[in-house]
Amino acid sequence: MHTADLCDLYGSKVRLCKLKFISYGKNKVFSGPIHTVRVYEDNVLVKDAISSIPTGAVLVIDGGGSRECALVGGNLAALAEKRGLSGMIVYGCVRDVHELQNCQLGILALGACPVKSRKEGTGSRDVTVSFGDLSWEPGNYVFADEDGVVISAENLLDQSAK
Ligand SMILES: O=C([O-])CC(=O)C(=O)O
Repeated sequence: MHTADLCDLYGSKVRLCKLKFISYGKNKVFSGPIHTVRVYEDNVLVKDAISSIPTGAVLVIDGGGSRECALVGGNLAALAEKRGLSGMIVYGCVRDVHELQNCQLGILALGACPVKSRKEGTGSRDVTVSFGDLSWEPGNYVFADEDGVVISAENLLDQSAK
């Protein structure tokens, strides 16, 4: 089911992310339960989360919108693919774009930056984060495709299958 259909069918149950992302991963259509990290120009917790959240999940990374460095590159994207994550949404930047485009998951980010991030381990995990005029709560569901990104408290794809 496409995000447009979810918006038509579920109206106010669906909330729209008002930020425009660029798609870097191979999968343009992805969805799953939200897990979060909040970091600033430091990606240690991003790697921790990619290493431990469940298969099928979407990692939502609030990087404060920084364009000064990349929070995800080819190594972390390959790890996320290997672990079977559905996708990653980065409110910040990625790098190694030529590698990301071969990774079989969704990767959305504000842009790309060749500079690596710090390795200090600052930030928080599994907290509600805010960007794109939305609160991204762990356990809510996100649905992304070429039309945009929407979230819902429920897994609307399960419901539509009933
Ligand atoms: O390690 C980093 O900072 C991110 C990166 O370049 C990668 O995932 O390959």
